This record gives sequence, C-alpha cells and structure tokens, in this order.
Amino acid sequence: MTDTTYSEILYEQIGAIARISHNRPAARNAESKLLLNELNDAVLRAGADADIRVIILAGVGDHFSAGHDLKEAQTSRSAFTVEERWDYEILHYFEFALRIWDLPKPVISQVQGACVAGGFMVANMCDLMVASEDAFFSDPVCQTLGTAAVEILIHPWVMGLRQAKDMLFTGRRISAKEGFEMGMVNRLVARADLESTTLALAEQVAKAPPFALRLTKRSLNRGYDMQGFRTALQAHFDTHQLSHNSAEFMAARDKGLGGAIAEGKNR
Ligand SMILES: C/C=C/C(=O)SCCNC(=O)CCNC(=O)[C@H](O)C(C)(C)COP(=O)(O)OP(=O)(O)OC[C@H]1O[C@@H](n2cnc3c(N)ncnc32)[C@H](O)[C@@H]1OP(=O)(O)O
Repeated sequence: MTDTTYSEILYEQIGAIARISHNRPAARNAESKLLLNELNDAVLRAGADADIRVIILAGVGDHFSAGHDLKEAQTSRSAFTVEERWDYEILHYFEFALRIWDLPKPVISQVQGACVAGGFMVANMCDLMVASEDAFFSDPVCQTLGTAAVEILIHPWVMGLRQAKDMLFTGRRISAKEGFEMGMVNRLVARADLESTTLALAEQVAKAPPFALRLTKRSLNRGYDMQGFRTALQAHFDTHQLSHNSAEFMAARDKGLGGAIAEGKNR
C-alpha cells in the first residue's frame, strides 16, 4: 500500500515493513526542508504504528541521496544568523537523524548510487545497511564547503576511526565493496537484487518479537552511550556550527553553494 500524503518522500507499507523513500530523483534525492520534514513525520508514524516492525529507508531512482539541498540552502539559508542556523540545523539535521537511531524499531538503509554528506549521515544512522555494487559513500564537505563534516559525526562509530579520518580528510568516495569490507555495509548485492534483499532482511528481522527487538536495540545503543556516543555527537554539532562562521565557509558560501555540487561530483 502506497500512501499519497507526501510529496517528496514515498511511504509504502509491505506487511510489517514500512519503506520510506527519498523521492526527488531529478534532484538526486537532495534533502530539502520539506523532504526532511516529511521523512521525520514518516519515521515517527512508522515508529508509532503497532503493525510496523521494521523500517527501510531508501531512495527512488539511481541514487540514495546527494545530501542537503544546496540550491535551497543558498537561496533560503545563506544569510542565516548564528541563532537561525542553529535552530534550523539542530532540528532538521541533528534531532531528525537521532530520531532514526533512537527509534524503538530496527531501521535498515537500502543504498544505491550516491550516498553523500547529509544523505550518508541519514543512511549511517540506520541500524543495518544493504548496498548495491554501484553505491558509493562520501562526505566531501570539509574539502568543498569548508565545514567540519556533517552535523552528526556518526561515521567513526560505524566504520572505524582511521577509515572515517581517511574519508573526511580527503573527501574521497568509498565504494560499496570497501564499505562492506570495513563492516559498514551488512549486505552487498547486485543492483537488481537490492530491493528484494533488503525486503528479505527486513522480513527476517520482523519475525522477532517486537519488544525483544526493541530491548536489544536499546541495549546495543546504550553500550555506545556508555562510551560517550551522544555527548560526542552533541560536541561535534557545536563544532560544526562554529565552522559555519569561519572565513573558509564564508568564502564557499559567497562563491555560491551550488558550486559545491560540481566539486562534490569530482571527488
Ligand atoms: C554540511 C553539508 C552537508 C551536505 O549534505 S552538503 C551536500 C553535499 N553533496 C554533494 O556534494 C553532492 C553533489 N552532487 C553530486 O555529486 C552529483 O550530483 C551526484 C553524484 C549525486 C549525481 O550525479 P549525476 O547523476 O551526474 O547528476 P547531476 O547532473 O550532477 O545532478 C542532477 C541534478 O541534481 C542537482 N543536484 C545534485 N546534487 C544536489 C544537491 N546536493 N543539492 C541540490 N541539487 C543537487 C543538480 O544540480 C542537477 O540539477 P539540474 O538538473 O537542475 O542541473
């Protein structure tokens, strides 16, 4: 069953699975304000629906997501004050992405093509990841925008510190195969098998009793909290905001944030 409430995401219910897809393929699923608001609404809705046991986050078309919508950012947010940017980013990036991590149900990302910056942040906040062979992952924004990575620095926690430093310092792309070898990707499949493999994994997970699943996710995530996970994310968010006020970021903004799309593409 496909829900038609939303305009920039797709919400489908397939038995006990909710599949929520970025749905702006012409813009490579860049995450606009509306898309993020709809994604958050859909995640909350699936979380509250007793018939849903597992959630898949996906992207319609050839790419998972090209990250924040930089064209919208240029026209709507480039003149933001510190306070306005803080309010926008803590809600749309920090709280919305942590919502996925904290959801009392397993969330699986289904990734093909580009999975970049803000899109990669969203995919990496999921509990499991299935990727097709054409997928690639990158966070080029230190190089292209002059910001301290994205708003939630999830990557070292799921791919390892050295791998995260390599990717963030160089801005380079990580192939799906590399992602699989470093343990970030749970299943690596041919593009033609991406949807069916992700659905089969979700259905397998959905067979577990939901309260047991919920407590298992809670315990695993709490183990990270004991290691300072949440505090580290909060500290990084503040650092990221500081980087928006640097001369390096201002220079990128004044050149036009849209230029970073071409730069990101050349990584
Ligand atoms: C702290 C910051 C966090 C962030 O998330 S900043 C965002 C960082 N993201 C990037 O640097 C990604 C840049 N985009 C790309 O690298 C490429 O794109 C892709 C590899 C994703 C896809 O390449 P291809 O299939 O050749 O498409 P195409 O011709 O580059 O783009 C098609 C249309 O999509 C628009 N688009 C792509 N990425 C974004 C974006 N991030 N924000 C807004 N629009 C985007 C383009 O401009 C263009 O549009 P038109 O058809 O009108 O020319």
